Amino acid sequence: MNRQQLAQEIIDAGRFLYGRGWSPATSSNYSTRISANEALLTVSGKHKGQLGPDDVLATDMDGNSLEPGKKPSAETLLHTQLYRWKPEIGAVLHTHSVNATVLSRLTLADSLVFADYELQKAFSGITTHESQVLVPIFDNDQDIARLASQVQPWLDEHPDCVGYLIRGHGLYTWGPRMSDVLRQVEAFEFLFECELKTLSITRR
Ligand SMILES: CSC[C@@H](O)[C@@H](O)C(=O)COP(=O)(O)O
Ligand SMILES: [Zn+2]
Repeated sequence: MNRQQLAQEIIDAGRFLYGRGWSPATSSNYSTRISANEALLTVSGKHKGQLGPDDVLATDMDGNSLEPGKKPSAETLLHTQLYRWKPEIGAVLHTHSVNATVLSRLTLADSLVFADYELQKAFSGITTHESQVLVPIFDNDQDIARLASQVQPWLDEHPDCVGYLIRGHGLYTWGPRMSDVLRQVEAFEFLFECELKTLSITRR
């Protein structure tokens, strides 16, 4: 895919995710891999439902902007660390839904486990509900390099990880193609809502 097509994937993802209420108020950032050494990311601070072709910029895999004059996403390093981690990752989405925010605040443990949900099969590599999807929750941090340094050991120890939460902040998930990652965001949102509904019933 050329840059224009990759940018269009990001624009379309933003319209969809904003429309579902998962990227409100300029929150979220999205990216696709351009090559082994470059990624295309959303610029910082734009309304994600109204992105245009100029609202993306190329970075190297250390998160350095290759397009002076454009402001890179504040969370660029969280994307590029994923591309460095696994060469098969082709797209990364970060969203800020109400359910991800509330569930990550309610969960005092440092991870969530999804088990026995049929929808777990929406995640890459999972073929049965008889599996466990382990989702770490990292404490939020405005120092993104420091946050990335918390994430990296987890990734190294959990090569099958399909996403993580940042407490009170949002979700990161990734996959080979943008369509895979959009499917995973939807699956996570479904599972977050199921967990919250279950909690609201069982806590009465
Ligand atoms: C609107 S607050 C959200 C931001 O602080 C941040 O978490 C975010 O997701 C978007 O940052 P951005 O720099 O636009 O990529
Ligand atoms: Zn964010």
